[in-house]
Amino acid sequence: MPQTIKILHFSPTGGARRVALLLAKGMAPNVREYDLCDPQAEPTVFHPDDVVLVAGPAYGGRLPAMMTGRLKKWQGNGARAVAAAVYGGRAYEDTLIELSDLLRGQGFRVMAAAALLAEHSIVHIAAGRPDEQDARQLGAFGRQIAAKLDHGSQEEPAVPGSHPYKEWSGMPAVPQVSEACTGCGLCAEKCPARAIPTGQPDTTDPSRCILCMRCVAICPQQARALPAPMLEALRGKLAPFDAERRENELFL
Ligand SMILES: Cc1cc2nc3c(=O)[nH]c(=O)nc-3n(C[C@H](O)[C@H](O)[C@H](O)COP(=O)(O)O)c2cc1C
Repeated sequence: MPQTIKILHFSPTGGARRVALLLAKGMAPNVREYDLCDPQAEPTVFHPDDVVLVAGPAYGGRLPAMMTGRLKKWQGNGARAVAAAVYGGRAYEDTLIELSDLLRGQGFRVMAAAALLAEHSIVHIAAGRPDEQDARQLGAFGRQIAAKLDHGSQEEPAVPGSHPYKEWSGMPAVPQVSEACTGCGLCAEKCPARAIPTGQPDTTDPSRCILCMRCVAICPQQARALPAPMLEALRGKLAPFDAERRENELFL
């Protein structure tokens, strides 16, 4: 194994990044991160000796279209990849197969794949995930992946999912802004979609917003939130998925 795992993530509220770091910890002593949420990130051509962990969230059982679009500018160039789909306790459906297919299309060799849990960034089911139990399990997954790579295996794992992928066209809403907004502009600066105008941070451009929840999560005044009726309806719909603990899965 190399001394460094390269992690390429799209992680608006940090869940996918957290689980990727836990997985990488079992694989190598050092990590180097590349941030697909940053619209300015310079796409890289990886080296055939690189091991790249690519992590992104499930949005409606698919990879976020913004992540797909950005990832298509990066080149695997024969590097070995680990695909990680991170989901909030409902289901990951076609997220992992879509990510694996995409990575192959970009010239990576997908040597391992994982479907991993993180707190749901909208309704907060799977609350507190990844927790200590996840941390131990992800460390063990990382060591299993490293052992496979050390053995020089070229076998690529089969991953769950279907072709054609399920349809998902997003949710028809944007966060609302309350009077608590001080206009500090942090949300505008950090929005991965550039959907919040710098001069008018109390607004959101619905044609750009992907409802990634970053602005809601980072607002120092908690001034941003989804419309209450939508949130209530989603909470009701997703509550049954919180009834039992879902487990992380590794495909080697
Ligand atoms: C727009 C949107 C759609 C989502 N769809 C799903 C889903 O289909 N299944 C699921 O289990 N979690 C879903 N989630 C939860 C995220 O996959 C989960 O919280 C993930 O950890 C978010 O990644 P991040 O914290 O790196 O932003 C969704 C979250 C958002 C914002």
